[in-house]
Order: sequence, then C-alpha cells, then structure tokens
Amino acid sequence: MTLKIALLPGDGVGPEVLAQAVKCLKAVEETFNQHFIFKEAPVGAIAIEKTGTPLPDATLTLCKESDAVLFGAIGDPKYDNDPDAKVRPEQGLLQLRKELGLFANIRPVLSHPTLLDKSPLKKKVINGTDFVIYRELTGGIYFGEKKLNPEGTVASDLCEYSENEISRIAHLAFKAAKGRKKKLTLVDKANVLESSRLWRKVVTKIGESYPEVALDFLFVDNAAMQIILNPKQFDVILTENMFGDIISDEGSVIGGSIGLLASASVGEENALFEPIHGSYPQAKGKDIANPIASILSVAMLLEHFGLAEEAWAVKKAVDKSLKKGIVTPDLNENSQYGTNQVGDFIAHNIVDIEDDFRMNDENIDLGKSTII
Ligand SMILES: NC(=O)C1=CN([C@@H]2O[C@H](COP(=O)(O)OP(=O)(O)OC[C@H]3O[C@@H](n4cnc5c(N)ncnc54)[C@H](O)[C@@H]3O)[C@@H](O)[C@H]2O)C=CC1
Ligand SMILES: CC(C)CC(=O)C(=O)O
Ligand SMILES: [Mg+2]
Repeated sequence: MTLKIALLPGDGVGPEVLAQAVKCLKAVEETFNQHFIFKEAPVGAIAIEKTGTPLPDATLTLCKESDAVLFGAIGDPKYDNDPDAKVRPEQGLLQLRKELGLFANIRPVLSHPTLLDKSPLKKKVINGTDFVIYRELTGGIYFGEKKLNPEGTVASDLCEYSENEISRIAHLAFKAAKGRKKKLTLVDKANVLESSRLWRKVVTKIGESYPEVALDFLFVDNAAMQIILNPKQFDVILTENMFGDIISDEGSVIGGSIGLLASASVGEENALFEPIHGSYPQAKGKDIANPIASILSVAMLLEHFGLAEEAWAVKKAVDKSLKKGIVTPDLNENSQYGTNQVGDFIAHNIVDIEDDFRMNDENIDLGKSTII
C-alpha cells in the first residue's frame, strides 16, 4: 500500500516526538514492504513566525491532498502568556480539525501492567483499565462565537451543538462499543446545559438502534471523579469537545504518563493522528519527552488503513520497550534513555510477525484495535 502522509511537527517537543513516529513508519515500510510518502509543513507558533498565520494555506492544501496527517504538537509560552495575542498557535490546530472535518477524536486509555506503580492511583484501582473516549472535535465551545465587550471587561464563548453533529459521532461510538464491552457512557452536564440535554435526547434515540449496547449517563463532574475512583467501570465514553479534552488528560494519570496517550481524529474524508499531550515547552530540545504517544498514534494510523499486522508490530515493539524499561524519565526518573533512544529501540524492534500472527491471544498489553 502507498500512503501519502503529511507531517506537521509544530512546536516544543512536537518535532522530537514526531521524528520517532516517522522512524517507526520507516521501519514498517522496510519490514512489511509498504510505501509511505512523507511531506512536511509548518503549523502553530513556528508557522506564525514564518508566515504570520498558524495554518498556512500550503499546509492545509498538503493535508487535504494527503491520505493522513501525522501531527506533533503546537503551542508556545509566548502566546500562552499574552492574553491579548490575536493570532495564536492553537487556532491552527482548531482550524485544521474543522477544515478536514475531523469530528471524532478517539482516545484510548489503558493501564499497562509494568507501569502500575507509575500512577499515583492505587494499583488495584487501575489494573485492567481499558476504555476509549470518543470526543466530539469540531463543535461546542471551542468553535462557538467569541465576544469581548469594548471595555474588555466581559467575555463569552458560545457552546452550540446541532443534532447532526451529535448523531454522527454517536453512531461511531455505539459501533465501537458493539465491538468492545458493549457499554457506552454519555458524559454531559444535562442538569444545567441545554446543549447537554440535546446530547442526551439524540444519543438516547440512537441507542435504540444499538440494543446490544448498554447506555448510561454521567454528569461530567461525577465522571471526573469516577474516572480515577473506578476507571474499570468504563468501556466507551462519548462526550462533547471540551469535556473530552479535560477528562482525557485526567485519564492519562491512570497509565502513568500523558506521554503514552495516542489519538486518532477522523471524519468523512480525512484522518489525523496525534498524541493527546501539548507542546511541553519545558522539555523542548532536552531529549526527555516520551515519544510513545506519538508512536502509538502511528499504530492507530496503520489500523485506520487496515494494516492490522503492521499496527500490531508497532504496539508489540512499544510493549517490549515498556517491559524492558527502555523508557524516558517521565516513567523512570533514573532513566538513562532519551526520546531518541526510546524511538530507536522501538523502531528497531518492529518485526514481521506474519507467520506468527496471534492478534487475539498474543500476550501484549496495549489493548485491542480501537479504530472501527
Ligand atoms: N494538541 C496540541 O498540540 C496541544 C497543545 N497544547 C499547547 O501546549 C502548550 C503546553 O500546554 P500544557 O498545558 O503545559 O500541556 P502539555 O501537555 O504540553 O504538558 C503538560 C505536562 O504533561 C507532561 N507531558 C506532556 N507531554 C509529555 C511527553 N511527551 N512526555 C512526558 N511528559 C509529557 C509534562 O509533565 C508537562 O508538564 C500550550 O501552549 C498549549 O496550548 C496543549 C494541549 C494539546
Ligand atoms: C488546542 C487544544 C484544544 C488542544 C488540546 O488540548 C487537545 O486537543 O487535547
Ligand atoms: Mg487537551
């Protein structure tokens, strides 16, 4: 298979972690005889510096013409610390999601047996956690009308959802639940928000078409508590944009580091793969950022294109690095290994398991396929 992959390294540690993901894709090319055509383009703060805009037209065109986008991270303290900045790196990512129609962001949350003591949560609470968050990605408060009065003393952001925006991701989430533990939890704030009440109504109706899936509801404040009190109760969590953003960072505490959590953003025509973390500017250039979230995003990319064996080989190599302790300092403060060495180890361990393909009973601990 030939795939055109747009590489958007972005800011902070984005380029460093993305470079490790590309190493792994090159290992997949060599080992499995696939063909990936890479083209790189600027996005975020670096693009603002070069062109004045966080998503230059040429970058957007490249993404639209590619089969997939592999994204690093964007963001820079220069903008984070300037509330008056009119142009911001994050606008580039939001516009990209919107322009590519990436309405569903899929974020698996797992506990890995060798990392149980890396989480501040009790082992018995997190052991066996395996859920996936379906976060709506192109609507809600991040995209609603923004207002600031002329005096700069009153501001608002509108949270708006249409039935169609809710139903298209709800169908994806129900289908995912059907293939997993058959449970879907809608996280909302329907006791307060009109938009959440629409979510409940639409999701309840769609649930009738998926009778094998048990549907339940949680208010987001309670969900934030339940995710760390009893994460094993969850299978598929469906939620709106901002709630999904927040609870997925919270969920990363279960795994032991946000540097492990990958994501896929999908729409009708396009797909983008990125770690859930940001640009981690404190680590820029220090070779300490965990590249695994970015590498597992590659596994999600491969799954998305039906390259299941290749995806499995990537996950298996990640599993090996975790089990052998070839990890960055976020997972072991005494670690001798940097971003590059972990990337090298994983890429080197991507091997062909063609004749030994036991996806369902192989003893690796990175969950089953998450892309439907
Ligand atoms: N998708 C994206 O590109 C995102 C961009 N951002 C942007 O990133 C910048 C920094 O935001 P923060 O709130 O500090 O979030 P962040 O996710 O960049 O970092 C928060 C903390 O998570 C840990 N961390 C993050 N990535 C890691 C990695 N690969 N390995 C090990 N530890 C890691 C570090 O302890 C770090 O202090 C901001 O400008 C923000 O707007 C934030 C989230 C997502
Ligand atoms: C620009 C932000 C909305 C990015 C973010 O925090 C995320 O997608 O997780
Ligand atoms: Mg986030």
